[in-house]
Amino acid sequence: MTRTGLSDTIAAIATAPGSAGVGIVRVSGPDALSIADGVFRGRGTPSRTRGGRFLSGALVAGDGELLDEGLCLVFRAPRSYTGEDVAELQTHGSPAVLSRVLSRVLELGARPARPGEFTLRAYLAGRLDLAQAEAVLELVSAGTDTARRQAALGLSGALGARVERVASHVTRTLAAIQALLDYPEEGVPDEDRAVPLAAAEAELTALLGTARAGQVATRGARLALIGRPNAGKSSLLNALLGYERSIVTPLPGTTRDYLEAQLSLAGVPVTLVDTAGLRETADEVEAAGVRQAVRLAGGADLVLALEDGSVEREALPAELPPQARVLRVRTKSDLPAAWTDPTTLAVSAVTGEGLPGLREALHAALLGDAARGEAWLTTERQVDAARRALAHLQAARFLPDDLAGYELEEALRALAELTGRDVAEDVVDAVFRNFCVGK
Ligand SMILES: Nc1nc2c(c(=O)[nH]1)N(C=O)[C@@H](CNc1ccc(C(=O)N[C@@H](CCC(=O)O)C(=O)O)cc1)CN2
Ligand SMILES: Nc1nc2c(ncn2[C@@H]2O[C@H](COP(=O)(O)OP(=O)(O)OP(=O)(O)O)[C@@H](O)[C@H]2O)c(=O)[nH]1
Ligand SMILES: [Mg+2]
Repeated sequence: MTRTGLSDTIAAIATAPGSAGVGIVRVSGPDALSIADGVFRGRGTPSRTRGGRFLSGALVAGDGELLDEGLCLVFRAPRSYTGEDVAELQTHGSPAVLSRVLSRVLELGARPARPGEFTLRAYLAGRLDLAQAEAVLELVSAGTDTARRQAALGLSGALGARVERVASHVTRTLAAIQALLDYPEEGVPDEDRAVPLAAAEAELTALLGTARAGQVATRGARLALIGRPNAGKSSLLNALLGYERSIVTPLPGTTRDYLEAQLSLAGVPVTLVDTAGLRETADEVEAAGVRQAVRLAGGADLVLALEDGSVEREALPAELPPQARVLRVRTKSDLPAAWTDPTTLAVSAVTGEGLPGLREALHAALLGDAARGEAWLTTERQVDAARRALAHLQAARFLPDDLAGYELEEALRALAELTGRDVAEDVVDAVFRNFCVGK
């Protein structure tokens, strides 16, 4: 997206395609209200109406043909979503009406808005920071209540405020260092340097801890069921789903190819992956399934490692990838226990015993203890900026004052990028490219 033409007047259908109760054509820019004059006929005239008012009347084509009855909402700069003059033409939610109204608006001199351009203008007008703009995008596409809650928090500016708290500690340290730089033999006292720096590091580390949870909440998680043949993987998958998705037999080696199924865990979208039981085998097909299982475990956000509680315990094979996070489960708890272990969760796919506890443990393992009511990092871009800021803070810790000052300035720059106060144009453009037209 180029930055040319940001001062012209843009228009788009702001509502979803298809029939609906109401539809909106949004027009923003210096000519928005005079363009509205040309398509809207009512008792008042949009360009002579105060901001914050609406008019009711008719939407008409260039030759005077009646297109629909509707409303015109008038916003005047800077009191609008974009910070510019805005006219909203609200019609009945008919794609045929909306496309004719939009054509007329374009005929009158507006140009079609690019994806995210209304929100880009709000950002450039300083009405939203970049993290808030990203939250708008997440809110529009939120598929779960957890994702919606985090997006709404981000939109409220809560993330920007958390980042500002970190930045203020760093700024304070930097000021103390700069004040003393002319007297290097003195050195900056700990309460002015080490203490605020530790506070900034702790805050930033906590914020980074929310990143995984944020991504899981918005994009969902992959959860692989792993274990020896007959451990009860397919049975547990079926029990969690509530229907028979995977074949279960008393024969070890039943599941060979992996299979996936979708599940919602308290609002978190989860892909469950059933895999072949891990064992040494001469069967080529089964061996391929075992290799696949190991690979799937490595790619999962969380591994459920199942062990049959009704037979003598056999250590899980060592090939479980170390990077995968593991939750241990003892299966078949309805049968007499051959062993117990307080670090495993006991469940029965047959009676359902232990399943509520397992669901809770999964939810906790996926979302971690990211505090409720606190803003999370939700995009890769935010995580990257926060990581770089933390690396600079950590580098500063053991450096002499003058060199530490440089690292702190870099940390501040990374934090400013996070909220979008100091960020390259191409990064901003990449954020808005993901928006839909009309947002
Ligand atoms: N019809 C409609 N609904 C919508 C939007 C919209 O643009 N149009 N929004 C957007 O997509 C969201 C709301 N966002 C908005 C945020 C600020 C302003 C605004 O004009 N604020 C002025 C105060 C106006 C007044 O109270 O007089 C301001 O802050 O100065 C408008 C919409 C959700 N619902
Ligand atoms: N009593 C009892 N039997 C179970 C339970 N879960 C599984 N089984 C039995 O254990 C056997 C193996 O179950 P599966 O779910 O096929 O085990 P799996 O881990 O998928 O096995 P493979 O696909 O061969 O690796 C079947 O006979 C199941 O009925 C349970 O909770 N209680
Ligand atoms: Mg199976």
